Amino acid sequence: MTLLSASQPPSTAEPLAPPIVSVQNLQMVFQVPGGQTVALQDANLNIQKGEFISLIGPSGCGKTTLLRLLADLVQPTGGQILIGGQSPATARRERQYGYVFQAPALMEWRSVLANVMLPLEVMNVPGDRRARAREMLNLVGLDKFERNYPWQLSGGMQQRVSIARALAFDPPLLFMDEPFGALDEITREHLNLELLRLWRETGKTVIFVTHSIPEAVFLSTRVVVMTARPGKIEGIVDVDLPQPRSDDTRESPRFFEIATEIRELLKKGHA
Ligand SMILES: Nc1ncnc2c1ncn2[C@@H]1O[C@H](COP(=O)(O)OP(=O)(O)OP(=O)(O)O)[C@@H](O)[C@H]1O
Repeated sequence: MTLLSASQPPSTAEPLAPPIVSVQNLQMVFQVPGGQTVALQDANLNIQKGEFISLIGPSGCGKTTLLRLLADLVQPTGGQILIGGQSPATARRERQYGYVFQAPALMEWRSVLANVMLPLEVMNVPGDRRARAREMLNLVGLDKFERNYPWQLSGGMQQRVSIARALAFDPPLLFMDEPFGALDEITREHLNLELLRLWRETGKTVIFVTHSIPEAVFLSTRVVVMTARPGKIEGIVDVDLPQPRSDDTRESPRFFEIATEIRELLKKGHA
């Protein structure tokens, strides 16, 4: 018989699976003319599979740097990152993530379908690339536009094409750097709903950079609030709003409470 100590009550909770993203004591110092820029200091973060995480913080606090470190686009000056238990370099080689930039960065001379097929062509992925690209366009609701060219689409539609392109390899992780920042409010709200539908349907883990508190609250399961430079994590806010989210979510009292909590943390980080 096993005796349980009084200080350790038996737990009925399921043990947590290993995180899909683990960031430990991460530090990023850039050498710049005349000195150094500390972009990130002592960042610690574990993300579970299927979460929707937003990173929010003042301009220059290191949000993009954190995403670029996860994506193996820059190398940290300290600390450790594991993606699915592997180094970011291995995760990159194994196409564990798709990356969506603030600007859609589409090839103007290629059709919508050809843009989504491009990464599959570049990596010489075997199989029916056209069918795969069509599947992704269907997922973002643009299957009727596969023959169009980027300049024939609105800004929001172009960003949907870039999301389809990022999903071409069917990666478990999606990194998104302010993808809707340049869009008008109504288009942005519509794309927020579309993104949540896609997230639910695919079970991806999303890490999303934004400057907008309402956008972060609406989309996320947790919001990571960062301080002004040198960027640190000021706090992590659980967003316990029910799923699936809808336009009504934005009107609920709890939505405003969470937004206020994030605003207070941002103010604290600015002080
Ligand atoms: N390659 C680089 N070389 C030198 N400094 C850099 C480099 N990349 C980023 N920085 C600096 O690191 C800091 C963090 O930049 P980063 O782009 O990560 O901030 P951010 O929070 O994403 O900002 P924003 O919200 O304005 O996009 C900034 O001071 C920036 O100038």
